[in-house]
Amino acid sequence: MKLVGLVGWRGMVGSVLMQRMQEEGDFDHIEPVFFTTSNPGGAAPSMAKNETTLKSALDVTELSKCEIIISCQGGDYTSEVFPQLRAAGWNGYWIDAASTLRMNDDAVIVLDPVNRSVIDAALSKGVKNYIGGNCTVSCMLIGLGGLFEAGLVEWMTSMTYQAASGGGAQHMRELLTQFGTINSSVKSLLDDPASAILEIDRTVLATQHGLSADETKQFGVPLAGNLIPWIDKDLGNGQSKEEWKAGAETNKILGRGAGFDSKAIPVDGLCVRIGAMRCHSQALTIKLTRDVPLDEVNDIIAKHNQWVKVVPNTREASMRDLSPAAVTGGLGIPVGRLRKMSMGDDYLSAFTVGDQLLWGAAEPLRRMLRIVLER
Ligand SMILES: NC(=O)C1=CN([C@@H]2O[C@H](COP(=O)(O)OP(=O)(O)OC[C@H]3O[C@@H](n4cnc5c(N)ncnc54)[C@H](OP(=O)(O)O)[C@@H]3O)[C@@H](O)[C@H]2O)C=CC1
Ligand SMILES: N[C@@H](CC(=O)OP(=O)(O)O)C(=O)O
Repeated sequence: MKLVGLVGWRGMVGSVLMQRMQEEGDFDHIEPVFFTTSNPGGAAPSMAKNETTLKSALDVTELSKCEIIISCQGGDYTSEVFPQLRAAGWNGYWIDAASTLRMNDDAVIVLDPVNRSVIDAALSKGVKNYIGGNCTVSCMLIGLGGLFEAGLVEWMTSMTYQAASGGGAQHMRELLTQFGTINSSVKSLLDDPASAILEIDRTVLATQHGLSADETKQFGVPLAGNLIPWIDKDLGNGQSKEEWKAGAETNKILGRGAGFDSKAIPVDGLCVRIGAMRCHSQALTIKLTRDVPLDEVNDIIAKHNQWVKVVPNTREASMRDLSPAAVTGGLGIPVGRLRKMSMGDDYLSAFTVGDQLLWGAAEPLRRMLRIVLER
């Protein structure tokens, strides 16, 4: 059995990955070695087999013994350790959740239900670096892969509603703390059916403005009862890095180069953080390459893979099936609100939701592991 190093297994993405690997029996096919940056020598988790103590994730010699390494440890870790490993001559497979290596020429962004042919071609050429895509991009492509595959997307805008989990576990905790503080500030008013709504509203606003530095440490501003229309770095051209990833990563995943050549499909939009826990949603406007009847569009989307589910464009179905609360914890990617827009019959609207810790982070990694193991 192949020795597989697991780094970052106890973090948020790593924990979801471990859970999925257990559910799918992945540990039956590997000899796992668990690494840590904080607790070398400590006890490995229950999935360990022969190696039951944690190895140092900074120990290049120990890491080099693994034929495959999966890292969910973060971009700083990748930047520090990956070059050392390669410089030491390690030639194993590196599978990573962090964005650091995504756009490198010698790396493939993995999302096999969408780009298995790109992955297979890279494996045949000896490429050894396989990186999970941005969560919003991966969830969107599982949902709309059919339209891209059919060559129906001339361009697309993506307006996102991204959950707190995209920032990490501390961000999720902070969101709930903020909700709690706000609720406490109006509890007595809420308990009194005769209280004035405008007083409640004023108190909520004052509480949001008065949140302590501790309560806004992660987001910098209130997120509870609010939104933040900027995610990731400022690229200095009016675009956030998260928005740039939509075009760059979508095209790279589809094997259309880095997203800037003549084959690239323009994908752009605005990325917004909202107070959801772990599902990213997005409203899409798709300029079709030709006018395709809506029932055909529905069919093309639905048949692309086993996880996408077309939600009928009705009020009831949209409210029931097309929300973070409906989708969290599952691999299903619903796509709904499908209709031709008033701009013309070749303009399609869509809304999709995905668990950003599953298809957005952990799932493509464990599937890539299985692809490597099956070779
Ligand atoms: N958050 C997201 O939505 C997504 C994240 N990613 C990428 O995945 C990487 C990891 O993200 P994420 O999982 O959110 O990071 P976390 O902060 O949850 O975990 C990263 C590491 O922090 C250490 N750690 C310190 N304290 C704790 C604690 N109390 N509980 C658990 N771990 C702790 C662990 O390392 P150790 O065991 O060595 O101490 C852990 O592996 C990042 O590169 C990110 O870019 C990718 C897609 C989505
Ligand atoms: N940036 C995403 C989460 C993430 O980790 O993205 P990436 O893997 O592209 O760095 C968000 O905040 O919702």
